[in-house]
Amino acid sequence: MTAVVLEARGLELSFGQTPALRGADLTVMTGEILAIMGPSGSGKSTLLHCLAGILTPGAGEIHFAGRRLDTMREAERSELRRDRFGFVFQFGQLVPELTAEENVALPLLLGGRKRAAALAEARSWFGRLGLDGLEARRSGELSGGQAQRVALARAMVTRPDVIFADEPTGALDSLTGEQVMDLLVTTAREHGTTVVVVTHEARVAACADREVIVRDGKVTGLAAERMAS
Ligand SMILES: Nc1ncnc2c1ncn2[C@@H]1O[C@H](COP(=O)(O)OP(=O)(O)OP(=O)(O)O)[C@@H](O)[C@H]1O
Repeated sequence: MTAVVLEARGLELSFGQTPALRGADLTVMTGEILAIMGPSGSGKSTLLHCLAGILTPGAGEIHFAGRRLDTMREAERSELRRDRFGFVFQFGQLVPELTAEENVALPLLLGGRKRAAALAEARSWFGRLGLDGLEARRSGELSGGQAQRVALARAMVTRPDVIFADEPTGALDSLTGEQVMDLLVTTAREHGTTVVVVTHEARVAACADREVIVRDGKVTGLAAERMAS
């Protein structure tokens, strides 16, 4: 039987007068690759940030691996984000002053790993992700696709339970985007990592095991969505 890894119930969150989530419910199973789609401004990123413990909802509950995430102390939540979650965003996520391998090693260094061991572990991801030879480059010297693969290596290096990806292919041309998404899916499946990916691209969502739609701050399944239209 597959276990639930993340569960959100009745999430509500407003930015000032703007409601972003209005009673969002979502259950994510361990090892599942879940795509979150929906119109612009519907609340997808806000939902992802709540699930990842970056934003705290105004109402509702979030459970991760049986623990209540939304009421956790910030220090504990940030530890959880560092050790159990990985993140891939659309842009600007690599630290420009660091080399590619230092960027990948960063979560390990922040977790207290010794520099030599962290760098060795970081380097071991380069071959797997088609990045051989790029270890010493800085982000300004990488193509968009290479930078996203480095970001993927950085997200995977701690062997997280869940990877949260927000439009990971949004800044890439379609072929490069497809390659990055393929790598994300293959690597996640190999390691049993759960992936929650926000995307507006049907091609990206097609790589997922399941797709949900966020509309007006609520989550609907694809089947319900089709019946309503
Ligand atoms: N930091 C913020 N401050 C104020 N309003 C915000 C903030 N973040 C999001 N919002 C608002 O909350 C609503 C949901 O935004 P969110 O970014 O979650 O939508 P989205 O579905 O991810 O959109 P997109 O596909 O365009 O990225 C929108 O009305 C947005 O303008």
